[in-house]
Amino acid sequence: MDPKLLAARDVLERVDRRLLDPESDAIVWPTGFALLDGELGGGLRAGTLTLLAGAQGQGKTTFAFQMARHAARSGRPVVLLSFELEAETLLQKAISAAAAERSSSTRSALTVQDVRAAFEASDNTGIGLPERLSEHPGGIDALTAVTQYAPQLYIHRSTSTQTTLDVIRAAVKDVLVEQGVAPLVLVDYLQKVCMPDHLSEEEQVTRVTEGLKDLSIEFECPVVAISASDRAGLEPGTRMRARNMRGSTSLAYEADVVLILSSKSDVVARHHLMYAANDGAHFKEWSVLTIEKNRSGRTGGELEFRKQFEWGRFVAEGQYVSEKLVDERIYTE
Ligand SMILES: Nc1ncnc2c1ncn2[C@@H]1O[C@H](COP(=O)(O)OP(=O)(O)OP(=O)(O)O)[C@@H](O)[C@H]1O
Repeated sequence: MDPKLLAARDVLERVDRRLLDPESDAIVWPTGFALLDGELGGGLRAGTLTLLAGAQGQGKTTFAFQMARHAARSGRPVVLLSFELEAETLLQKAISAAAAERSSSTRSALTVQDVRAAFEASDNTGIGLPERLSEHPGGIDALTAVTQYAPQLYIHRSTSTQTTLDVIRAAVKDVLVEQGVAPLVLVDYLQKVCMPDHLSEEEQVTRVTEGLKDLSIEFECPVVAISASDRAGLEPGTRMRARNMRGSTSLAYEADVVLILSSKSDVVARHHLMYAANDGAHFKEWSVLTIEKNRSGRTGGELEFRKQFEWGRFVAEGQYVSEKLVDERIYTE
């Protein structure tokens, strides 16, 4: 019989088995951003595709990697297909973020730049990483924290000339075999997945999106893919929407959840900028995460998180946006 053809009785038995055995496969992966988890009914769900979009430099990688670290810290395997950053660069961010999380004053926590300097030291003194990081307050604790969840975190250095959907599938399978449970899969980013050249960009993006959705169903895991914006979405003065994702209308159609990251100063309504002089600066420190699509809950939620990019993170405790946001054009002088 087709394994995808399920008797409802078997489904109910499976739910019961899962509830009785806490070690069994999870179906919801909390993101670690409590407000977002609330909106998503607990977090990222097995068998779903989430798209995380935003203009360049808005913090998509930072946000996705923070979700990855949270899952790994909770003991869940994660595989990050990284088309953009080297594994070492990501781990520099992880160590700095861990230092900021542990520090009562973020300003004194070691920055990504401090960690990079330790990773790349070329003084030939034979001093290892722990000793170098111990020169900074909290450096060793941060390294220890990352080392503790590191066994669950896999980074695949992906390239647009070689990393096809089959390669991604094989990587997910490798992690499943090694860890015994399916991982959270993060793709950074979708438009870079290698596809045959003869297809148009629209066809390529459609196939990748469908392939990633299939992957989430096949492995019963959540897949999160970062999506680049098209040129309109990149134009200054425009609030990016799901339709501005680059390549295909099928992107938003296939996805179960669509999240858009914007800088708050770019999307807040004009009157807030005009009448609250101090808030103008304050808005630059925050990113707005709009839930544009949500198959398992409310859509349209607007959350905001404080940026701490020097420490490779957002402050996980966010808040609901209280100001009015623009729909399309924003105030530009
Ligand atoms: N060490 C650092 N200190 C301060 N800011 C940094 C540092 N490294 C990166 N940034 C900034 O942090 C922001 C978020 O970077 P991130 O890679 O998460 O964004 P992104 O939306 O994924 O970008 P892209 O579209 O280029 O992939 C960027 O604007 C980047 O310039």
